[in-house]
Amino acid sequence: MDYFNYRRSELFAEDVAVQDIVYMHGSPCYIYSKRTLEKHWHAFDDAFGEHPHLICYAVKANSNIAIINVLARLGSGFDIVSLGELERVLTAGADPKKIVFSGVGKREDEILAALKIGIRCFNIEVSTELDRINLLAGQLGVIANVSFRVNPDVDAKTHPYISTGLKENKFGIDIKYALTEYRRAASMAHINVVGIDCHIGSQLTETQPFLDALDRVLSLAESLKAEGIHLHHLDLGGGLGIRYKDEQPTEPAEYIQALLARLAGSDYEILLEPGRAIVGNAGILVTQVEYLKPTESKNFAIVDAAMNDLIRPALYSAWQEIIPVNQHSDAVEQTWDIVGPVCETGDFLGKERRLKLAQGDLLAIRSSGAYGFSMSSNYNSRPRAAELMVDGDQLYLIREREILSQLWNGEHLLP
Ligand SMILES: Cc1ncc(COP(=O)(O)O)c(C=O)c1O
Ligand SMILES: N[C@@H](CCCC[NH3+])C(=O)O
Repeated sequence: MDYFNYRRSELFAEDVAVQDIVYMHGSPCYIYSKRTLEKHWHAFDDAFGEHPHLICYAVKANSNIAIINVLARLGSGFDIVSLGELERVLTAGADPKKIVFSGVGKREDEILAALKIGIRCFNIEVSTELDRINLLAGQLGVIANVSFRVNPDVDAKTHPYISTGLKENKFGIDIKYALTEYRRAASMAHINVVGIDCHIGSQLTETQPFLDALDRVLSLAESLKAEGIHLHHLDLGGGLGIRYKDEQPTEPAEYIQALLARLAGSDYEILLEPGRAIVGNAGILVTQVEYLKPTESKNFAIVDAAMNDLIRPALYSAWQEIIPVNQHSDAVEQTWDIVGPVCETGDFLGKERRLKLAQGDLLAIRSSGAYGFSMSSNYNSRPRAAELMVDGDQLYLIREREILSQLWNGEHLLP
């Protein structure tokens, strides 16, 4: 459920007509609904009731500071994976005590910055990262809170490129060796062991893989307890899927009820790192049809957005719904491939869509709030799109469209 709906035959973002937004700010543009964002965050937070928990929004899904700020005001925590994301969340008003730092390859400067600001916890993914954090914390004279991201070897049953919890994936520490790592950590002078973390993949539509991972994490936590290593939290990562087409993902409330039932009375604080489930359906990408190009084998609608704006279809063959902004077109319904102007055969946003199209029409690509703008690029020297947020009948420009000179900003000619 989101707040992008038709009124008569015109698409609205909350109470603002999408076409009016394009008249003011041009195409292509990303439009987000603040109400949807807040609703999705609350769906996670409210479901925990009195159980101690912290929702740490995964910033990589959409890292615009206005989005982060809306969530920070609700009391959200944040899951970050780089110095850039750390600076973003701090700029947007996040509480350092609610920041967890994941990532397979944290550099020294990144660790130092996070230690200086006093983040809540590092999710360690490599054995030698523990030694690096201990050393750097020692240099600064601070204690680092850590948890290990364990790889529970659970099949998330999702796209192989976004499955992360199998033995052959690069993420986390093999759960077999976790006990040894925890013992090592517990003996270090500048380390405070606070939790366990796992994240098995993205766009999961079933609860069972999460529960399998929880079982393994819980059993590890209990083994640690028996050795006198008491953990404060279990971080179960993100990964809950959304409906793009006909998937029927578990709702956050149902998922969290299942987790709480499995935890049966244990008082570990639960951390979750949802990204897509909070922001995915809170955003659309709007694009204009530049040309219609019927050919002998296919009908192409060439639009002004491309794989550099939204790479998911090209990268994962992801399917995202494409709908007209105005349902007025008198055109005949036909089957179209919606493609961008980039010089790649893989540059498509949707294939074989039944639409009534005319040149100049506006189209909205739904479910674009997550891994849309945050994965965009300047490929083919295309300035990145504007981003806007609607709150009721108010419209805010939250990122200006890039201007051409930004494309070569920082580049230098030879003398
Ligand atoms: C460590 C970690 N946490 C959280 C997320 C967020 O995942 P999702 O957007 O599927 O909720 C990811 C991305 O998959 C991740 O790598
Ligand atoms: N970028 C991916 C998800 C990857 C999640 C990052 N750990 C997507 O668009 O579905």
